[in-house]
Amino acid sequence: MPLAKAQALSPQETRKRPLVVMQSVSKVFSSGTVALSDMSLTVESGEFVSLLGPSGCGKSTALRIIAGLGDVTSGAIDWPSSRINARGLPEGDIGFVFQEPTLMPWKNVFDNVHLPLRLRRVSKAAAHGEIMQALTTVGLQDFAKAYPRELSGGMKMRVSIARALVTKPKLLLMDEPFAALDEITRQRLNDDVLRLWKTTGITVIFVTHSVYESAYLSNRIVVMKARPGRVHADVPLTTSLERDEHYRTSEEYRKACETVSLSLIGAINAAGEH
Ligand SMILES: Nc1ncnc2c1ncn2[C@@H]1O[C@H](COP(=O)(O)OP(=O)(O)OP(=O)(O)O)[C@@H](O)[C@H]1O
Repeated sequence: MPLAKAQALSPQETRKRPLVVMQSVSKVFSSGTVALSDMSLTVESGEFVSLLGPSGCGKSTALRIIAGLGDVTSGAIDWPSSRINARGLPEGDIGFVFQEPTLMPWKNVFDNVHLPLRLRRVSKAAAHGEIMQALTTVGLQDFAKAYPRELSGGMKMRVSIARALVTKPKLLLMDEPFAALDEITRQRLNDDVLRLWKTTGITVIFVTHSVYESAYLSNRIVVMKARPGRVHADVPLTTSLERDEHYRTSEEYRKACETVSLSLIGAINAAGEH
């Protein structure tokens, strides 16, 4: 399958360039809830970063702010290596996958994936190649004409991922995308996302509650603590092993899970401390 130009660099080639920088970001909602306090985070091109933390620690808020779906109360988001559009966002550079697939039930798979391009006034005919490429990436090239009601939960989530990829973003933001799926489907989709990351060089920021999922997927885990939300620990996870079913049962993975688990316990115990 030919790779899109924006996605053609390998993770090694694209690493070590800051893609997005959160500078001392705080977010206070109108209710008075301090969702984030002084959160700083630099994500480099080609990284797979998980945001892990207890419920309410501000993971989704951080992700939405990076996506431009919410503003900051103080601090800033910088995109050092991207051209910025009038909305302060990198031009065409962000794909977002929500916890729910959020597909339009009255549209088939092809039309659902077309949506982001339709919003940019690209016709179906002109978008055909990109749409089929995105569907091929998630293994759904034979389901273009199917309707959401005909798909399993895992397939619907794949459509949602294809829709996020169709604009060929450099950055993929995923907000607990597999939390509602059964364990086997979740593991398969974890492997799909890893393959996508390895073959395209895309940068991924992945929100999860799961120690096991974050330790399997990420090359770096940012553990957050709550009340107010901020970074508790930044845990690099390097391994020479291929992340596959053998890795899941390896001593190295067990140790990674232990390290991350201990950090998460530390974050939970430290909630409320400044
Ligand atoms: N739109 C909103 N208005 C007011 N408060 C909000 C809003 N969105 C989130 N919050 C609050 O901000 C805090 C952080 O919420 P957020 O959803 O970012 O946390 P989270 O770590 O993603 O939680 P979870 O893991 O449960 O999804 C919580 O206290 C939440 O109640």
